[in-house]
Amino acid sequence: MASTQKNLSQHSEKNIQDISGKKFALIVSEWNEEVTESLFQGAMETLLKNGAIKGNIIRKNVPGSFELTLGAQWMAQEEEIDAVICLGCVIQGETKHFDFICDAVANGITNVGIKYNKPVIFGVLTPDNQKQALDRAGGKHGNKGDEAAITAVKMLGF
Ligand SMILES: Nc1c(NC[C@H](O)[C@H](O)[C@H](O)CO)[nH]c(=O)[nH]c1=O
Ligand SMILES: CC(=O)[C@@H](O)COP(=O)(O)O
Repeated sequence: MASTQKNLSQHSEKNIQDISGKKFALIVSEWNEEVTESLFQGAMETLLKNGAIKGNIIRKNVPGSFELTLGAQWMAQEEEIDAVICLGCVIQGETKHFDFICDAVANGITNVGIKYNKPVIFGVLTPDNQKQALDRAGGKHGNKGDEAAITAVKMLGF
């Protein structure tokens, strides 16, 4: 197993600052909606638990994870947005399509963060199957939406 760590549920409280004035954009892929809605709920709960104001959290949907990059860019370019959290789930199929999407969205999201010099968080599951996805969207391995949200909070405390 590449890593025994499966989630950030035991994350340290370091770099957690007052985020009541911070504005977040949550970009949510509609593919595998059962999974991405759980990721969204996890991210929202974690942001609110750490002091974010509900009115400062904007949600935008995109058709699939491949579109997360452009959705992230459209929000990151807005000066008022302090951090962008991208949530998606790409499940391996029979072909290499999975690889192309995963590579594109990982690289794309990275580049948006660098271009606009603000946290743009990769909250995209890339499982082999639905079970692995559900295990990481509120199941036995935690919720990657939680992790993506706490990552954004910690980066704002950099
Ligand atoms: N198979 C999955 C997709 N496929 C759709 C792509 O993300 C994209 O919308 C399409 O190629 C058009 O550009 N998307 C996911 O998020 N998850 C999948 O499992
Ligand atoms: C990751 C995907 O786009 C997936 O739905 C494609 O499945 P397949 O590789 O079997 O066409």
